[in-house]
Amino acid sequence: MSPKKSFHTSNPETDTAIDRTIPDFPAAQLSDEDRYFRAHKPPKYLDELSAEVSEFVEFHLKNSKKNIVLVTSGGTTVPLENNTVRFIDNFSAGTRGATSAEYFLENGYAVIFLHREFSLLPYSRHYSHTTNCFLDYMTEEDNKVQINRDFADEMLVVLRKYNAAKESNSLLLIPFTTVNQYLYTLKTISEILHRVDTRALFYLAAAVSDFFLPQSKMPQHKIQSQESGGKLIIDLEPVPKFLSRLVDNWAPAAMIVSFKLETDNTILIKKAKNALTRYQHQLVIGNLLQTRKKEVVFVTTDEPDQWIKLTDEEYKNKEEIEKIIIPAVIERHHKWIKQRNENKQK
Ligand SMILES: CC(C)(COP(=O)(O)O)[C@@H](O)C(=O)NCCC(=O)N[C@@H](CSSC[C@H](N)C(=O)O)C(=O)O
Repeated sequence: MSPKKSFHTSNPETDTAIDRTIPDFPAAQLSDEDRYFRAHKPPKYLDELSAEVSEFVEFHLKNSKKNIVLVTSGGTTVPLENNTVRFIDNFSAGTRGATSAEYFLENGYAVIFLHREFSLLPYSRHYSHTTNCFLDYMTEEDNKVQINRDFADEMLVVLRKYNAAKESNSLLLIPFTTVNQYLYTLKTISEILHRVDTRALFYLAAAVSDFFLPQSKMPQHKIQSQESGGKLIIDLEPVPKFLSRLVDNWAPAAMIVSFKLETDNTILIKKAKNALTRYQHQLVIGNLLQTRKKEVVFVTTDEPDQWIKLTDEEYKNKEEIEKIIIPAVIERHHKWIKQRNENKQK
């Protein structure tokens, strides 16, 4: 497991003071993404993070030869003040990402887990934020703390999987909080994963902001309600669509899977197909907020839409749909690797 981080992402970087010398829209006709990165500073910890990811990738390139998957998980925030008191959040508990990471590990992948700081993590998710208070997992016997026997067997299974991931150095935890941190980190990790060529897989389950408040419009201090006559009118810009850069430039050899989240089932498939057409990546997994734990749909350009559903019985027995999703994604990744290697030999 990753060594203790010397940085946190949830504390606002107040010294990224607004750099008003950078014009809102520089003269050169840059792409939206280039313009974004020119107008927004990288997180201060990016070099340290880059070194950690490089070391992890080099380790697996030289030793395990494992395929490497970047799993993104949790929601990004959009701060409304530089000294952040208020922010807009995107819904995601992190269950999809954390659970998927476990099944990737069990299927022999090395996992870079890019997650919203303090959201659910692989393995510990079984015992954090749950309905049981953490202390319910313990009892006192002969003046000593013991594991509550009601949970011991299940906990042993999880602990063994956790230790296997740690001992094989197969899980790297990388946090984010804001959409700016996420975008810079995604770009950095993608460029490092270039080294793994087709054996890199991107599984983008994070709920990424679609709108943000540019640095050039961000107040330095907490917005004062009385100054605006009690109203708060926010003028947000669209977050540049990074998926296309990921596909075309950052990691062109990797297989890329994105998730499409909707709440209206009449538009889900259409929106998933639009994303595929727009970004030209390999798979969109569509899911509805209301039924995301019970069913998803695989949307590709070359096969009919494929629904994956838990039966009512499986759902009632708390079966995890990721147990079916991940092997199906891995099967497609293996095909992707095979096809690309055959193309290289032509
Ligand atoms: C977030 C959930 C629903 C999981 O929930 P938890 O288990 O509670 O964590 C996940 O399955 C999902 O749909 N994730 C993707 C959600 C999302 O925001 N997808 C974006 C596309 S990926 S964000 C990419 C960016 N906007 C761009 O277009 O470049 C969308 O639907 O539009």
